[in-house]
Amino acid sequence: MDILDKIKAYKLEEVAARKAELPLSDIEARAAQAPAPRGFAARLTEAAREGYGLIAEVKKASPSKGLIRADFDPPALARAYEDGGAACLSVLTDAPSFQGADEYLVQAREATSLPVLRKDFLYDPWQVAESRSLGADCILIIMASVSDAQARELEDAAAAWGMDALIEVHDRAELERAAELNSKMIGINNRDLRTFETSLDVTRKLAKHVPVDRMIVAESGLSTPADLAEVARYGVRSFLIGESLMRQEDVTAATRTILANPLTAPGGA
Ligand SMILES: O=C(O)c1ccccc1NCC(=O)[C@H](O)[C@H](O)COP(=O)(O)O
Repeated sequence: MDILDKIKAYKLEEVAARKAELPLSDIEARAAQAPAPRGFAARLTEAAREGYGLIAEVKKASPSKGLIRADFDPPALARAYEDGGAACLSVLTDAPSFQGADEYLVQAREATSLPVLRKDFLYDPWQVAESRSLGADCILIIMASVSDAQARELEDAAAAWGMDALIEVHDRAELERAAELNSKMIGINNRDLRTFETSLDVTRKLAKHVPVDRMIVAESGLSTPADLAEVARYGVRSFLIGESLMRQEDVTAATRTILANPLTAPGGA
């Protein structure tokens, strides 16, 4: 059993327990009271047109790296990212593998004006309503971990709540499945979530096969302006970065540095 299977197994148990506590109608009532979605895809597209669109991740720990940042203050980190020029935030809410928490998303969003992606492992429309109840503006759908029917159900639920969905792929087969969905944002994860092997070659190989009406987000393993310039050469203008920024003492300065001097490319996003 690899890490993705393990996460899926405990996540399904976690969701079942949460649903028993709070049935769908109750979580939907909470979601209906949440502050309006901030337009995640629109904000990212606009930033990518002007330079690079950065989704900056609030990430304390990970299965591949263990503890990444001991001094972990989600609202302060969110503000630092906003001051540094990030277009959007990603906040890990999974506790067992990432030391995340739902409250971190709420706190990070309240501390900034940025749209927020809930970075978690979603299988059930109940979790989409839960994400909205926390204030999330976007959800993640990992094609390696869901069926086509589940992916469709999750993106439909997100759309019904006025949220966007980032569809994550790691190989050609997943990309072909993602292309059948409606969501406009395709995340190419450079990390193989089953082996942790990470290479920008994944984006190089897949980017050219992404339908032209989709926006590509390169995810994972990006740590220098040169990495962004390399990926920009494959036609990518938007990036999801966690670890390399989380390891910096001055997160605002590091964010500014990585976004400085974007490779100019015709066509924007
Ligand atoms: O980061 C991990 O080790 C990981 C392991 C298993 C499933 C998901 C995992 N990460 C989620 C992500 O996709 C990354 O947090 C995100 O792309 C940022 O990556 P990085 O900049 O390399 O922290």
